[in-house]
Amino acid sequence: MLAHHRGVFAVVLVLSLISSVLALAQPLIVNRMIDGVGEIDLLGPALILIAFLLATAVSEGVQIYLLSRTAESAVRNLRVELIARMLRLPIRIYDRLRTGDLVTRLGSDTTLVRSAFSGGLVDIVAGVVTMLGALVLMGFLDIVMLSIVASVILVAVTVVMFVSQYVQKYTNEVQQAVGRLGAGMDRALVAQRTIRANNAAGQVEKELIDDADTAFAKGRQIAMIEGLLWPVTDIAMQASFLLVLGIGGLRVAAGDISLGDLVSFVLYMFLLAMPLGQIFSSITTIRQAMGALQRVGQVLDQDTEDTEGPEIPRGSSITFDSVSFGYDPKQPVLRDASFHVPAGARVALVGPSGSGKSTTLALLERFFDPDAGRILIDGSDIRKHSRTSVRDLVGYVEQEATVLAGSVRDNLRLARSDATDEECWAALRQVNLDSRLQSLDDELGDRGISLSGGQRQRLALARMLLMRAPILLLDEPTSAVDSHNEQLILDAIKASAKDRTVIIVAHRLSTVTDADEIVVMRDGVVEDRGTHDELLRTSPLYHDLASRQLLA
Ligand SMILES: Nc1ncnc2c1ncn2[C@@H]1O[C@H](COP(=O)(O)OP(=O)(O)OP(=O)(O)O)[C@@H](O)[C@H]1O
Repeated sequence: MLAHHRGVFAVVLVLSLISSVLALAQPLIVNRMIDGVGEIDLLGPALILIAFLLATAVSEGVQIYLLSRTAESAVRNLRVELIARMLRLPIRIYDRLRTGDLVTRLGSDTTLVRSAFSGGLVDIVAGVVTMLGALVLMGFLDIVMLSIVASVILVAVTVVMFVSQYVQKYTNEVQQAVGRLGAGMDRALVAQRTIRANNAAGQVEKELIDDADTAFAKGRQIAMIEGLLWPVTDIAMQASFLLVLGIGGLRVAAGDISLGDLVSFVLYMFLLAMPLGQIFSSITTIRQAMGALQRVGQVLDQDTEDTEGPEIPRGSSITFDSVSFGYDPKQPVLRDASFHVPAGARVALVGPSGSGKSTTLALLERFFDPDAGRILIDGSDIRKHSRTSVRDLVGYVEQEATVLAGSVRDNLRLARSDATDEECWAALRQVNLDSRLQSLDDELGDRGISLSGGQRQRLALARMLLMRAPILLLDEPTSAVDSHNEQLILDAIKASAKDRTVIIVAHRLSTVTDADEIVVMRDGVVEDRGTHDELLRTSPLYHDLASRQLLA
């Protein structure tokens, strides 16, 4: 995480050596001044002392700036890595992970990591050389007093390290609860209308408050540990000073050491105590950061979706060759499915709900790969080619037409970032949405909330038309539109399908009676294939579906 900043660390190390030497020299100058009162001219040493004092302060300021800046940039890089990772996980993982929790890891967890830098690590790095130097010089001045100080500090450090490991554990638990809270709130905000309509705000609120309370309970335990650590470090510091002053006073009286030595020793203790006190008080922040870092690490450890592989040759005929697939391999959703769609054909997938139609489209997008069998585009196995290149060939409108917050233009340009305004308007015209919109800058609000369901569907279609992909996959593209717009959309699809291969999933059979071929699915199996008229004669399932819709 910090490996890229070796240059800065080298500069800081040099500065910290300089400031440490200057700081450590100060007690020696004081020592010389005290023991030399009446014997030497004090002005020279006093001026040197002031110069050293100023130089130390400036050098420390520069170190803190450099280290804090490095910390900020390290945390930024951590966030950049998280963003890249979160946007490229295999689709399967998004089905399992909760989005709100991911957002918490990016926001709240990385902020905790950042606070560890500003609240401790910087001072520790800057102070460590001074601490070591102070210890060595204290040893030279009086080994007996150093042993006493070192013993007290050792006991305090042991206690602090032992207790603080719980801070890390509890912080991880707090952040897990905060993650659950984020995920729950995210889910609740998306479903506000459903929650209101069911008068379920109280019930959802209770679940969210439970998570807030879990975070509170663990946070209270962290507060107790912080409360416990404070007296431990305080007593250790006070006791060291009192012991040094008491025993040091006796040793001065006995003539074992000079008064100057005792004053220097006490000054070195200050140099030791400042960074040490900082470490003690920031140890909880650092442990908290380590707890949060574990959660960030869990995301960074995930493998991203593999986008490597040779480009698939451009083509548009599609073959499903004995494809079997299950989201859970023990429960197959597609079983030995085979069908062929010639280039330029318009084929419909029909069948009862849950029969695997949307899954068939998802496999063509390589959101998932088959457990057995092959999917071929113009004879090339899509699994052997990069996902990016396969997706370039395929335009896809999902069942839940997705509209992102932002302008109409932003939404359309997801398909092709270089699409001109004229091209955007042409696509909107094709789906009869041009009269509804004033400008491509119209803002659509979160999840396209300012559009009706049918308008969202038409916008998603316009986006797909812009893409110029040779294969179009449409998952119930007219499920949310009125019959007037349904006809317009079907015409638009037909017009754009002239030189493209189209697979269209449809519940309303009237929209696909003129398809080149209709594939009838049941329980993941391709049960029948043929034109509308053929199937009415040969397929009992299709006949049944059609007669329910008054088509037979
Ligand atoms: N992401 C997923 N994770 C686990 N199971 C899934 C997932 N998506 C779909 N399924 C299951 O796979 C089966 C087939 O679903 P699919 O969405 O392909 O059916 P469908 O024919 O498109 O249904 P519908 O007509 O209702 O849209 C269903 O039993 C469904 O519960």
